[in-house]
Amino acid sequence: MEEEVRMLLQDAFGESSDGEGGDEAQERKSQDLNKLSIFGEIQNWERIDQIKGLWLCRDFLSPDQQSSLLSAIQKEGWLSEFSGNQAMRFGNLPQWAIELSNSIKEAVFVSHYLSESRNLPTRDKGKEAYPLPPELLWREPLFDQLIANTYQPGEGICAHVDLMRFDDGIAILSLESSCVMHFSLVEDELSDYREEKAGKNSSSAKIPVLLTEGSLVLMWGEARYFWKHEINRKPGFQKWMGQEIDQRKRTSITLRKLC
Ligand SMILES: O=C(O)CCC(=O)C(=O)O
Ligand SMILES: [Fe+2]
Repeated sequence: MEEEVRMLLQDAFGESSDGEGGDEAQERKSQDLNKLSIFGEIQNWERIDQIKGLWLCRDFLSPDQQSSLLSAIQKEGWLSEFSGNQAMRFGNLPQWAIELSNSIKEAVFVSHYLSESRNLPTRDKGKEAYPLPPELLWREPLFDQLIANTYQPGEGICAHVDLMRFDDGIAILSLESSCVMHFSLVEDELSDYREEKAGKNSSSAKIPVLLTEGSLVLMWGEARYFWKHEINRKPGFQKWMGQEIDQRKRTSITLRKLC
């Protein structure tokens, strides 16, 4: 099966990409980053059942891949230079982000292929069977905006839906520390929807999702438009299976596409 998937990837994407320019350092950098490619590996995607369009790939990057990605990010100097904790890039993404975006495309492509070849029951055959539906997977570029965030222990992000100027299909990669991200349905005009989907009593329930280091979240459709996401790292909120999570500095990379 792995060989079959490798051939399939080569057909769809060609051999792993070369760096641009002949410069030696650039070439070395690009070789390192090729380690981000999933060639030869099959990743597991997990659908979060309560939230349509929310997918998690826990083993998206290996520890080695996480370290080389972190050093590429650090070389940008964004997060230390101004001692800021957020850096944004539009348009031409740095090489490492292009590689990351390609790896996401490959991993989703493989999952499409596998779900088709596995003859899933009909109820799973719709768009919802996919971490990204085909129309999002094949748009060009898949992503053209990136945010790198660093959070010190205790720091998080308030509940929000990402701005409407971003298209559907958002990816979040977690590095350096695990955290629990909570999802809650947006209020206002969605009360009917909420009653139908979640039941009256559980309407305000938050759904926790554990984002381990190296994991990738994909949100599209309902998960992107109807659910808020937040990370509360205040004491007492970062619990998983009854245990408080050991909090370290956390870095995340969010990839989106402008409308
Ligand atoms: O840091 C994260 O994991 C989430 C970031 C986020 O939700 C955002 O930038 O919109
Ligand atoms: Fe967000």
